[in-house]
Order: sequence, then structure tokens, then C-alpha cells
Amino acid sequence: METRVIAKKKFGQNFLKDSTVLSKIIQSMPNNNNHIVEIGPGLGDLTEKLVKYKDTTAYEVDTDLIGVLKSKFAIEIENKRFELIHTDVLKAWDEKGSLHEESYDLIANLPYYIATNIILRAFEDSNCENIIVMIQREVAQKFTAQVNDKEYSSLSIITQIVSKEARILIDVPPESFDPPPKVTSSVLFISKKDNVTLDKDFLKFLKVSFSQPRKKLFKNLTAIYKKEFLSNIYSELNIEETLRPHEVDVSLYSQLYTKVKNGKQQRE
Ligand SMILES: C[S@@+](CC[C@H](N)C(=O)[O-])C[C@H]1O[C@@H](n2cnc3c(N)ncnc32)[C@H](O)[C@@H]1O
Repeated sequence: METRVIAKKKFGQNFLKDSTVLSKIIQSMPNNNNHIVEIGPGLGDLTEKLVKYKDTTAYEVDTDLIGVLKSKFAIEIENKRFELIHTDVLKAWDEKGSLHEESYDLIANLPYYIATNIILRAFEDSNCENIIVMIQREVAQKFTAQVNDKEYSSLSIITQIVSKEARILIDVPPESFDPPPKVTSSVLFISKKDNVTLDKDFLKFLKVSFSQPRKKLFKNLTAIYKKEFLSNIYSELNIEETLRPHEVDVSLYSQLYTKVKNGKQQRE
């Protein structure tokens, strides 16, 4: 059944129409018994493939799409292979803490306006084990960048802490979508480590570290720590004050953070 739906910009609606890309997403699904959670099923093109393989729960915010999805997946909803939840997924996370009560993999073509936020929430959701999501290429590169890459950022560091593996599977041109987005997209694959919790203060420390990415890390950190205190820590760790934020690897950020945390009383 062909359904005419006008895509809504405010919900980041760019429907994926490229069957090669849809197949690639399905092929990269991990071989496990996990439930699938999809965020933003849209018109259900990806959902249709997902429910063929595994039980799926989907969160959709747009009321106009709920009717379309309910009729398209009437049988799957009836036999409980598919559960459709009509809500803003960020609210669902706030209310329930997790998007599913057991282990799940998140597979989605995400709404770009909240994509980074969604991935960070998925990092914190201990039931989420794997993430396969379409996002803007530029953002995907930030998640997967390595030290010294120009895209290396606090997102790269957080990803290295929480994941066993993080990589871009495929780049996807705007023409693969209807309507086409303005930018190139990528399918990002992240396999999470078990039981990693992110220290909120460490995240704040990273935010300050990258507050001015082109400046020296030392300079950025002086926004919250005294110069002399920092100089001592830099000497103890035997590192140069000229280092830029993107030149410091995860292990060194952890060491720096441990030192500043232990010397907390010296904060201005
Ligand atoms: C990029 S489209 C993807 C649609 C479909 N999965 C596809 O691949 O064609 C993003 C979808 O996320 C939905 N969405 C946007 N914001 C949302 C939110 N806060 N919570 C749940 N779904 C949301 C949109 O309505 C839309 O269906």
C-alpha cells in the first residue's frame, strides 16, 4: 500500500529508500539473541526488515505515522513480534531508565537533531549492547576518531571508554533518502563493553578540555584550575604544556583527570 506522508523537518524525517543500504544494515546485525529497539520507524521500511529477523520495539513521536505503522504491521503487532510505542524516546528514557527490560541492540536511522544525545543515552543504558545507527557523517567521524585525528573530540574519548569496537560501516549519499538531507550520512556501528559507567565529573572535565579545540589543552583547563596547580601535574606526568586537546589519548586524559580530582582543594 502506497501511503502519502509529508516529511516533517521538525522531527528530522528523511526516509531511507535505498535497498542496498537497508540490506547492509540488516547484514551487520550482530549474531545474538538480543531484542531490537528501533527509534523513529518512520514509514517502516527498515522496521519491515528488522521484524523478519527479531522481535522489535519501536519508539515513534509523530502521531501521523502511528496510524500508518499500526496498519502496516497489524499482524506483527497482533502476534507480539512488534511493539509500537508512541512517545518521544528521550522522555521514555527519562521515565523508564532503559528502552527495554532485557538486552537489546539499537538499530535505527536516527533523527539527526537529537542523534548525539540518543547515542549518549544508549551508552548509559546498560541493557543496550550494540548500536547500529545512521547519523550525519561528520558526527559519526567524531564518535570513531582516534587521537591526533582532526575530528578527535570528547565524543571519541567517551566512545573509546564504553566500546569494544566503533567504526563507520558505510557512507550514504543524500540521494538515498526521501527527502534528501543536506549532508552525507554514515552508518555507525558500536559494540559496547559490559558494565561501564561514565563518571559525570569526567565528562565535565572533557567538556572543559575541548572547550576551545584549537587552543592548548593547558589553556582550556586554566578556566577551572590554577596555573601553578596544573603546571605541577603536567611536570609529574612529564607532558608538554603545548599539547592541544586532540593530541592527548584516552589514557593520558584519565591520568590527568585522576590528578586534578585528587588535588580538588586547589581549584580556584
Ligand atoms: C530519519 S527518520 C527515519 C525514518 C525511518 N526509520 C527510515 O529509515 O526511513 C527519523 C524518525 O525519527 C522520528 N523521531 C523524531 N524525533 C523523535 C523522538 N524524539 N522520539 C521518537 N521518534 C522520533 C521521526 O518522526 C522519524 O520517523
